Amino acid sequence: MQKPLLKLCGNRSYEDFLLTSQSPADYLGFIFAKGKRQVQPQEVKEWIGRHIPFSQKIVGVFVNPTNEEIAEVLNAVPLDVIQLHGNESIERVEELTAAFDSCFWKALHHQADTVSKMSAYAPFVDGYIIDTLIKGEWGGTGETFDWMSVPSYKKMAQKLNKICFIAGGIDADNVSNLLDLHPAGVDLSSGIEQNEKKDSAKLQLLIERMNKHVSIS
Ligand SMILES: O=C(O)c1ccccc1NCC(=O)[C@H](O)[C@H](O)COP(=O)(O)O
Repeated sequence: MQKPLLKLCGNRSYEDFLLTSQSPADYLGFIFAKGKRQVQPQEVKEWIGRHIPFSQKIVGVFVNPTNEEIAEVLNAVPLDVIQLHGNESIERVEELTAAFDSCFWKALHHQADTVSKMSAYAPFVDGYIIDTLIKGEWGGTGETFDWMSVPSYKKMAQKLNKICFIAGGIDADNVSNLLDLHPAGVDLSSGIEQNEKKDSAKLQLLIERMNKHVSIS
């Protein structure tokens, strides 16, 4: 089985970054939107500049950002990917992609029309994060959605030739069930946290279970 890409999101301290950057993750996410995991551009700049070698790509997560907000982060942090996790319209995403020469991912919350939204945003984005829809929240909820829909997300992403991550409530206990559906990418935050910090034991167990699943399937 092809190994899924792994994104570890919501790093909110140097200790979080140290832990996740020494893991086999492919992407590390930082939340620049308001909320309990929000980080400041200057602190992320300082953490990633501390000469600890790391191989992951850096993802900046935004919710309905202004151009100025993105520019401020890009001035400090060399983002590889800009993740739009709000309800940015197609027109707004088009504007942002014209303004910034960057890779863009659109987060879409799982609901009846999500597959058709993937198609509608396709001309402007490089990939998708499919996350759980929870009223009053944008992401990082620790809640799963009905994974029966994962194959249809995967199929549409393949048709569009885009990367597609599944997010929402993934942890070491349920990751094998998700991997049975062969997602191209897995994105998680709460599932490797304890007391609002990334947790080494939870992360290690997640990696072990992911590796075991890939080697036996
Ligand atoms: O994590 C947050 O606090 C957050 C806040 C606002 C917008 C997006 C946010 N997270 C985005 C992510 O990519 C998370 O990894 C994804 O939502 C999954 O989170 P979780 O259910 O905690 O694993």
